[in-house]
Amino acid sequence: VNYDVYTGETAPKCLMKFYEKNNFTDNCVVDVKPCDPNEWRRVDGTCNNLKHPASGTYLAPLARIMPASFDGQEPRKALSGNPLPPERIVRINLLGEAVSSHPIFNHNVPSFGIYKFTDIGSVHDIENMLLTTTWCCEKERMNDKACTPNIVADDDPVFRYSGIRCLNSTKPLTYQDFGCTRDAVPSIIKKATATFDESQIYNLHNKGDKVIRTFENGKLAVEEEDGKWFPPNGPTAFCPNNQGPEETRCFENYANTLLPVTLYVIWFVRHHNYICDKLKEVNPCWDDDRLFYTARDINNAMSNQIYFREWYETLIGRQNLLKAGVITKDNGFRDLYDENHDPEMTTEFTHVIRWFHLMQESNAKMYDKKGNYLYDYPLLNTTFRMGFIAKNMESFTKSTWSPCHDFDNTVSFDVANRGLPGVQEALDIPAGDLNKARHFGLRSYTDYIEHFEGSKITKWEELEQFVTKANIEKLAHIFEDVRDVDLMAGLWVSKSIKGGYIPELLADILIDQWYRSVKSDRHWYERDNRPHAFTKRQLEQIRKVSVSLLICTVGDGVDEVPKKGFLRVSKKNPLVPCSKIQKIDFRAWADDKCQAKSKKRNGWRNKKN
Ligand code: HEM
Repeated sequence: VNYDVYTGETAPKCLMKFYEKNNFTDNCVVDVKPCDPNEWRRVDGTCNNLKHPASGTYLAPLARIMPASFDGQEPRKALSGNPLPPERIVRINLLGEAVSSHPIFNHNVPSFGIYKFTDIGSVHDIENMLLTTTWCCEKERMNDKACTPNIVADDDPVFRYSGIRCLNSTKPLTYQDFGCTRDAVPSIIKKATATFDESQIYNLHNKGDKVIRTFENGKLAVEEEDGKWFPPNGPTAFCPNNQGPEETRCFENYANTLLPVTLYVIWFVRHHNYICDKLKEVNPCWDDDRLFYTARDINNAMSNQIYFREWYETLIGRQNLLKAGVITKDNGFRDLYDENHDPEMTTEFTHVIRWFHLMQESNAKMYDKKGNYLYDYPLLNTTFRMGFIAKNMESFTKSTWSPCHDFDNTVSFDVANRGLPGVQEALDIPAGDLNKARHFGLRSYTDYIEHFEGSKITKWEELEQFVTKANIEKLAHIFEDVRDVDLMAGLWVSKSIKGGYIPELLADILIDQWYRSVKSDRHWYERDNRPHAFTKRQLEQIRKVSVSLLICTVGDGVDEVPKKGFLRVSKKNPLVPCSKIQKIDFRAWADDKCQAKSKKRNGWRNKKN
């Protein structure tokens, strides 16, 4: 049945004719094969909700926590009707540029954050800027309606000595641009499903899982290079920063973008195959399909367990999560599923993940195979350069244990000035974040404070509960009115939540998404009555999982890891041998029928002998 992706409703014949005539079908229509309530999760997200089989599918639109701040194609304006202050000026005034070391967290904190984003979001706007709409800093075309360049002032502290007066940026692509709706409120594109289903491993470009499977023993296709396993190369993969004849690695069906995403993609692909081996050991009679789907389910559950239990807890604090109901002390099944709640991801959640640009340090600390420190490598130079990453897996793996950037009113120099080296001369990533939000129609910081915290703020001094006096002064220096402050600008200068390490409002938005996901995903891994649900014993194994376990299992040259994998190495958090890290006992997946079969087979063999 053909469904309209934008509305989630069946597409009537006249609409199909319109889409076909205008060549909009690929983006605006999904053909849903009949749903079977007992089937495994589908990679394209269809049939998750049985009442609305197309809701939450690949390319289904994002939800909003709060209605958009405008109803036209314009960026948000100040209350006075004036344009808001230029994005780079806001960034420069609020965030200094510095090297800084987080006192507790290591690189895996921002890295795992962006890895999880690639499951539920997409980087089509960056692709658009680099490959299609490439002219936004050309003088004659800056005002083109597809462009929103970030203007650099003549007295810019960094670029004043250069000819750079413009940083590239394109207007976010919308469903209106794709022809899927005529709604007045621009709705931004999302090329992913609306659930945490590990799309970045199993269905990145919505080509289906056939292109990544070997159809043998449940495994994903991999290739060997220098004794290490990687996702396969392919003719359409794009790695413009690979250099020389040696750097050849570039993945056909996976993201070729940032170092942190690449590391986790390689690890989770390898981990899928590791799970297949373990399952095959306990269940020799399982066929390829059974192994594939079970391994995918475990890999996905493991990733969500690390995200919502370990990562959320590291950032937000255990007590806060217990209070919010995200975790419970008993660690058992959770079933908040509501079939009336369609799968949804919010615009706000996908946006505030960008806050972690603040924690992205510009250098990777490189180590030799024995763990001796060698030198600092400019981390952003690895972007779109999978060949170089593949050649240095041991070093980059260990580099994740060094401190990430602190949340301290600064941002690392490269993130602020050369965000995409090799493909853009200059780029201020956090300024770009503000720019995009104004075009997404996200409301102001104070609107979200009122929504989540119940405090109506109309005067600067009323912000003191959330922002220090010194930072309020900085905001008041740039914005006309406290109600004009961008959501992200407010988050940059907010105080941290008591008992945690990120702003309370950021925690609110992360927790809000957790609730929406758990309520709306029929295949949520903690449910005991989803199709192919884990048994109690199996869920107990998933609960043992940690980021350190993942790296021990599939990391290159790793025989010890930080005890807590998101924290920097310290006396309290020493490196420990992998043998000390809790492991999954795959015997929990032993299938009685299979055991009986193999016993029978062995018995038969014994008799014959
Ligand atoms: C290796 C370091 C990184 C680089 C070079 C990088 C670069 C970029 C760039 C250039 C953009 C587009 C900015 C714009 O809209 O103008 C972007 C967007 C984004 N980044 Fe990063 N980033 C990095 C790390 C991270 C981290 C650690 C996170 C989160 C944990 C993150 C989350 C995001 C998100 C959610 C977007 C929005 C994507 C979209 O909707 O188009 N990034 N990043």
